[in-house]
Amino acid sequence: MADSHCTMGSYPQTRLRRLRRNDWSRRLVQENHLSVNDLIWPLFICEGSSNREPIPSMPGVERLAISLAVEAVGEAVALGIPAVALFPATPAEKKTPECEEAVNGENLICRAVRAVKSAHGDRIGVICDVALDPYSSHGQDGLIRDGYVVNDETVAMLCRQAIVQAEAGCDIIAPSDMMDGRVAAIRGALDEAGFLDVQIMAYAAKYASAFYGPFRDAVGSSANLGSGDKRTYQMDVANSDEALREVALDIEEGADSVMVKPGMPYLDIVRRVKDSFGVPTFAYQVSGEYAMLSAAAERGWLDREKVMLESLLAFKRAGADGILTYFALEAAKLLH
Ligand SMILES: NCC(=O)CCC(=O)O
Ligand SMILES: [Mg+2]
Repeated sequence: MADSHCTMGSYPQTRLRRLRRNDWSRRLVQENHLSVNDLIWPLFICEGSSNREPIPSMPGVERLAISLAVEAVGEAVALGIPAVALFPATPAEKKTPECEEAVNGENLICRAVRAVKSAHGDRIGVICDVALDPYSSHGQDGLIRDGYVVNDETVAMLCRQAIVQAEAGCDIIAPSDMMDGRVAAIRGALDEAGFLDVQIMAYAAKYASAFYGPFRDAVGSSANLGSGDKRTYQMDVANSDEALREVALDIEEGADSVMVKPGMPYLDIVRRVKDSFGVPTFAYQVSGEYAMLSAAAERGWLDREKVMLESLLAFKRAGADGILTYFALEAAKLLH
């Protein structure tokens, strides 16, 4: 134990419960704080003029038609949430092996970004994923050649995808594909197209996790992926040093901020990343984490509000600067 801890003294002179006795004192010595400024709200977008589709594996979360998403983002603006992340549920007939829809400037996500930015302007930041899984008939994040998700050809496509999203008004491009070298390539493409101020938030340490299941239901990619997995590009859940190498490369390639994903089971990684690099570090409390807390709360086994706020504060304690969470709107209301 560090010397500074030893000089604290010992019982009976030292009684740590003294500081915990009253609410005012507990508040005074609280080391970490959760605020609305820490929250990023992921939203699912669907086609249609006024559709609102519940997602059974994510109770309380819905896919929203663009017009309703614009209204929902308005609620986030009013609560002071700094950013939203928009995810498209691409209609099945637009998914193809070569993912052409990803680079269509009139696709669902680009139309959604235009509508949200035109309604809310710079009062809120808009984040878009860059990866091909919402558009692929095989459910993989990249292009497949001879049964393998190829890197460099995929990266070229991701650059085009980033450009159409930036043209639509996206503020932060978030590559979630885990191809090697994509951050540098996308930064180069954005700069060349004049998008010098569009940020890159790299899904730097993204694990091949089983906690993404409900998200794949939400964007309709579970059926496409079938029994496939993403272990040739997403990280092995057993690894921790490798996460630091991934983050180091993404920072070197020009990422403005980095992300660890999933969240709660990976707080050790968040801590290591923050301590090692000191860059803006985000964590994604993913769909499976939302689902498990929500399901237990629905059964009355957990107190929804309490576990929500506790889990979010735990991200702050681990060193995260912010959290992508499906609880964002609810948590923001509680924090006000
Ligand atoms: N690229 C975004 C995701 O894959 C989200 C995963 C989840 O919420 O489970
Ligand atoms: Mg990488």
